[in-house]
Amino acid sequence: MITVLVTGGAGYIGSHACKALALAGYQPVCVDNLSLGHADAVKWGPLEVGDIRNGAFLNKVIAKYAPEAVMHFAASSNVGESVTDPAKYYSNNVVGSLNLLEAVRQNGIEHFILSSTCATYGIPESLPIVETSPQNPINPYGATKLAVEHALADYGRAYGLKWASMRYFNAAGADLEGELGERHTPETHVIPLAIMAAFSHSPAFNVLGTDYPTPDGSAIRDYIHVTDLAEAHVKGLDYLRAGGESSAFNLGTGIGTTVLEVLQAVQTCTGRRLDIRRQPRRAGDPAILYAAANKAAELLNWHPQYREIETIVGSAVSWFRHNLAA
Ligand SMILES: NC(=O)c1ccc[n+]([C@@H]2O[C@H](COP(=O)([O-])OP(=O)(O)OC[C@H]3O[C@@H](n4cnc5c(N)ncnc54)[C@H](O)[C@@H]3O)[C@@H](O)[C@H]2O)c1
Ligand SMILES: O=c1ccn([C@@H]2O[C@H](COP(=O)(O)OP(=O)(O)O[C@H]3O[C@H](CO)[C@@H](O)[C@H](O)[C@H]3O)[C@@H](O)[C@H]2O)c(=O)[nH]1
Repeated sequence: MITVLVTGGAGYIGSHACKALALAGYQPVCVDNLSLGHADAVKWGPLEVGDIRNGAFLNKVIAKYAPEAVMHFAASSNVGESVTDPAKYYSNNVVGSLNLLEAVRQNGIEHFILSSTCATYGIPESLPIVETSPQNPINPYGATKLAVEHALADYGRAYGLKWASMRYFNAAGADLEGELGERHTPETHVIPLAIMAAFSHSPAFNVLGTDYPTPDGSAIRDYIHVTDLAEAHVKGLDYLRAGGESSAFNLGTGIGTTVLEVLQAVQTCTGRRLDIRRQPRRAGDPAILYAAANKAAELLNWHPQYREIETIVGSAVSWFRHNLAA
């Protein structure tokens, strides 16, 4: 069985990737410092608790399990926090990733899949966003992810590492079989926040910006189901192992959904009404982001299955009802 080292495997997307890897016949081994993740989300292989900035720890884990590939999810990923505390982001995302890359190089691991983000593009010049669009991040989080993309490409050129940078749009939803879901503390993402509001006694929800140049004035995002994201990682690994060329891939549905449409889906799926409050824009939020994901379709044969916003929100509501509702 081929072993894959999954950093951040106790987190939201990493835990779903471990399930997808196991279903595809790979053996995931998680490395996580549990700063944000949950040990009980690690269900498909061993968990080694430690920090990716600790080289000796990484070397020990690699010697123990001899992974052929790394999927690197461990990071700090709160855009707002990256603006107020960039040091944390440069340390965790840049120093941590460089440390991991060095362990990968020294131990001769062949394949590397990176969690990157559409935040590396900044404000897009044109839509949909293609992989060759200019990358001009507008916050430290996006800047740190772009720095790691560059390091990865340089390691590929110089040392022969095969890599894929997966640029996610908005990860959302939960495992359709109810085994995993989103548990961020604090939560900042629109879908889980709206679900929590819907189930609370005072269901107020702030829409951050209602004067954007969109059909209903709220911002547009491309929500991609976390199980589809997980599947893309397995397909990316299969592609690299089959000799595919290292590259970056947008992972989105290509469908733009406004915040108000998300809230409508939350009301439909929960059967509860939200008290929707119109608020000013959040600093640093682009108006409209959605992907052209043709490249992943063509090269990875990746076709997201859970494309409808009601399906995505419905899976998150189901997870909430069974696991988080008081
Ligand atoms: N959630 C999204 O919409 C989204 C979008 C684009 C990109 N991403 C990227 O996807 C990845 C996973 O995101 P997520 O939403 O699952 O986040 P998450 O916080 O749920 O998971 C990250 C995991 O990494 C662990 N971790 C963090 N720093 C670590 C370190 N130094 N050493 C070891 N473990 C560490 C945390 O404990 C956590 O379990 C991140 O790299 C993020 O930047 C997420
Ligand atoms: O209480 C809230 C929270 C969010 N929003 C809006 O909802 C949209 C989506 O916001 P959020 O769920 O916070 O996601 P993003 O800010 O788009 O960022 C996510 O998606 C990015 C890629 O688009 C990733 O890089 C980030 O890691 C990930 O947090 C934005 O227009 C927000 O202004 C609200 O209106 N009210």
